[in-house]
Amino acid sequence: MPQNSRARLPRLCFLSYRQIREFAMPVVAEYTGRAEIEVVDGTFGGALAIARDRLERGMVDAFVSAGSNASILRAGLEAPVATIQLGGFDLLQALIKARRISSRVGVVMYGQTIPELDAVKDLLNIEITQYAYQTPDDARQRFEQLRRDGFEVIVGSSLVVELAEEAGLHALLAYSLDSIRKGFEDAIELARVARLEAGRYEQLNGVLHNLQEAVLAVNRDHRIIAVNPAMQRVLDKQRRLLGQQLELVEPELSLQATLDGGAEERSVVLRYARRDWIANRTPIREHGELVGAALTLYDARRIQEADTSLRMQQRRQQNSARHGFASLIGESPGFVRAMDTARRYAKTDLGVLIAGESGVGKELFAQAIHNDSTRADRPFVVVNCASFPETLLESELFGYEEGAFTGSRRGGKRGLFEAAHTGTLFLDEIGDMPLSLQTRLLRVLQEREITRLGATAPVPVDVRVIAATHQPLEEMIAARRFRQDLYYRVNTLRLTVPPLRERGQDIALLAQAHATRCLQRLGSRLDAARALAPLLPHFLAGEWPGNVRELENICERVAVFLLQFDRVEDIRYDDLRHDCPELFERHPAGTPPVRDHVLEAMRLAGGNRQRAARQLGVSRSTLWRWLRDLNIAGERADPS
Ligand SMILES: Nc1ncnc2c1ncn2[C@@H]1O[C@H](COP(=O)(O)OP(=O)(O)OP(=O)(O)O)[C@@H](O)[C@H]1O
Repeated sequence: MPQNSRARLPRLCFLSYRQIREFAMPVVAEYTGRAEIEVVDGTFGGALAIARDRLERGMVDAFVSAGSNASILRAGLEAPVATIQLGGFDLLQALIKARRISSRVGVVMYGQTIPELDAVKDLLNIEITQYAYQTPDDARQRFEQLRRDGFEVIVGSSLVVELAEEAGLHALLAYSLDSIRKGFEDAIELARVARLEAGRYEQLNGVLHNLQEAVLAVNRDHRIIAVNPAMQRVLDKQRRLLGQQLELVEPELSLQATLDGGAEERSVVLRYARRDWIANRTPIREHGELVGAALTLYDARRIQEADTSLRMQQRRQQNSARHGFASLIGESPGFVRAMDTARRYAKTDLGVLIAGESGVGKELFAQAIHNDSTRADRPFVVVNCASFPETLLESELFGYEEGAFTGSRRGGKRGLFEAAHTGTLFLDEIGDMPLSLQTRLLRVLQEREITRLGATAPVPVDVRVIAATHQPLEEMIAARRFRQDLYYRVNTLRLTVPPLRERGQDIALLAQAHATRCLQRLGSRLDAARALAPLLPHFLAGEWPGNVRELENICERVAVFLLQFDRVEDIRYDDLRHDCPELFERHPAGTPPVRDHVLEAMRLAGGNRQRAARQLGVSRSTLWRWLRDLNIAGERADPS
């Protein structure tokens, strides 16, 4: 709609015979302030052609016309037409005038005869003969008949008046200026409503026009009543589609079933024009009655792309690998070897099994491999198999359909395998996976598709699995606690990250790097390397059962201790024995600390396992295992 259309006057086209036009000119003059009025003479077919021309050129909002012209315009145009109606008084006035000329009056009107004239006849004491006509020929014949019968005065529509005048008879137009006024009032109102509708239609059309989805709609007769540019491109048809029968244009896209059954079909996969589409077929109802149907086609590739970017967006939020090889600190020969191996593995797309004690950096290696692989900008999803009870782990990994079990979420839930689609799934502590789930996992790895709990159809997934274990899987196989076939699957490439106690030179590096980071974060200006130097022998003497995580934990406590000193020279190292006794008395590698130690940590952390694990310098899963082994955890394993 043009911008100033609201302010613009309604545009009317007054289409009439010359006689009525001449008669109506005073009214036209009255209305020029309220409407732009084009006055055109035209009759029957000619009038229709003129009207169509005006409409096509967008020059008119509503037409005003009388008698036969009005009927023809109404039948032939999809535009508002106001009819100048013949009022009862109009005809009476004309008859009174006619009586002054002759007592025999002929009346010829378009449409139907007027029965009430019989009563008027007696009242006015005149002879009235009336005819109705449908076509100009008809009118002419009726008029000739009256002339032959000796009528000298004729009352009627403008066509009849014209004929009478040509024949030299008296003629009176059966309309009054008031009925003309009424016609113009109606036309202005019709134009206003038409403008409102046109505005709404244009808005809707604008939306349809800009939709990426291809949309078309048909009416009950299968004729296309709306088609957007996207659909026009899909159909690849140059010709005009509006008004065509969909069945003939494109039988493959038929909406027959929707129009017959009135049922809606959503997300149907359709192969058309050598492409896959997701189609929706929807019935269109007006006041509950089926009046047509709509077809929407979404390009399946676009949906896949959107799905990927959605997954990537989610990945950015929660499933991301922050670290690359550059974040890995270590120069000891065993560590450098592991780095080189991992770098080579990153160049492949094969499964990797990372072995190593808790806290050695297995997850960090997995992130680095992912970030150095072709899947780098895809999701990296972590699942710790030791942190979930069996049933929960199953639904976490594979997801579930709505209603799969009591308490399942509405709409179901996507599993971590699906979340990791096109990326990497890091299965930490795979040795803790229950046997039944190992079987399911093996099937997924072999078939590369998952079936959500409660679902029937599998969904293909493209996931690289990197697994990690601190347990000797070979021994577990012998004890029948780990499936041998799954072991071969996940152990395609193997990486062993050595424990910290075997990486003497890395201990100092890591301690310094981490203490520096902590001090900076805490706002201290102390030189971390100098401040830490006197402590290094203690660091190096440690067994580090919790490996790098434990070392990080102790560094944090040391940093908090150092915070009170502004200068290295002022540091009272002896006081640290109180704040950080672990640095001075170490427990043997791999064995859990005594039960009381764990209980105390849990108590101090207010039962929060994450905090307690941090306090103890072990991972959450290690703490979980300790709690289980020391029979502290009770029955329920809480993943929080
Ligand atoms: N070489 C390293 N350089 C820097 N930081 C490291 C290194 N190795 C481990 N870390 C840090 O140590 C902590 C533990 O690492 P990570 O979680 O990767 O160990 P993990 O072997 O996966 O442990 P778990 O088996 O208990 O899950 C993390 O904060 C990690 O950033």
